[in-house]
Amino acid sequence: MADKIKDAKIIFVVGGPGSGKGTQCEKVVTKYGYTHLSSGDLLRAEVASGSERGKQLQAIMQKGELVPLDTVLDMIKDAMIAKADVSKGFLIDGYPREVKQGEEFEKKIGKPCLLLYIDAKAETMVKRLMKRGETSGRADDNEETIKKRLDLYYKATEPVIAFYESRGIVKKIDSELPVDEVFSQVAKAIDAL
Ligand SMILES: Nc1ccn([C@@H]2O[C@H](COP(=O)(O)OP(=O)(O)OP(=O)(O)O)[C@@H](O)[C@H]2O)c(=O)n1
Ligand SMILES: Nc1nc2c(ncn2[C@@H]2O[C@H](COP(=O)(O)OP(=O)(O)O)[C@@H](O)[C@H]2O)c(=O)[nH]1
Ligand SMILES: [Mg+2]
Repeated sequence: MADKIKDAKIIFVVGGPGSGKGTQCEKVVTKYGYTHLSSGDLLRAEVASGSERGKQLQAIMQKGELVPLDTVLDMIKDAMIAKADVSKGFLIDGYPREVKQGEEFEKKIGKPCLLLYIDAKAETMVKRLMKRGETSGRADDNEETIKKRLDLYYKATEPVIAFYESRGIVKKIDSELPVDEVFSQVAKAIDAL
């Protein structure tokens, strides 16, 4: 099953909540025609469906915790298979959240050729999320949950970056700059593939 996707490029997009992952991914879609899969969006779609599983997910996300690894991985895999015939590359946004997630992804799907590390200061991320919270309607864009998401990011997700650094595929992107300047760094990394 996974061999259908084996020729497409896989890019992990990792960064803290509100760092600008989604914003940059949209721009990559426009310029390069890659398929954007946000693990958070996939989970929110399941919540919106009102299914029993969605209800369980909602409770976890509201607390800013991680949903079980297999749940997210299965969703990503299904979405990748659905696009396999038409996609030349995949942006996996917001995944892996912890080293174990990365290892399982590689076992079940394939290896990433690049990890875009979208880096912004904690203070910047909080500011952006509070602003986004005014209009996003996201249950987790509130002060209390933002704090938990940040803590978990530093504890569980930052080690992911070190893990892939040892493989030499990490490109650190300074996301404190205006969106277009952030994107020129992203484009340079993709052009170099
Ligand atoms: N691989 C993932 C991705 C998401 N989540 C859950 O979904 C929530 C929202 O994920 P996401 O949209 O990726 O959130 P952030 O990166 O925190 O924020 P953003 O959308 O701003 O990227 C997370 O807090 C977490 O509860 C998860 O458990 N595992
Ligand atoms: N100033 C500035 N704001 C940004 C930038 N990237 C994203 N934002 C804003 O920050 C918020 C979070 O961005 P989003 O792409 O949803 O981040 P994600 O949580 O990493 O997916 C949004 O409201 C964006 O408009 C950037 O490079 N510069
Ligand atoms: Mg996002």
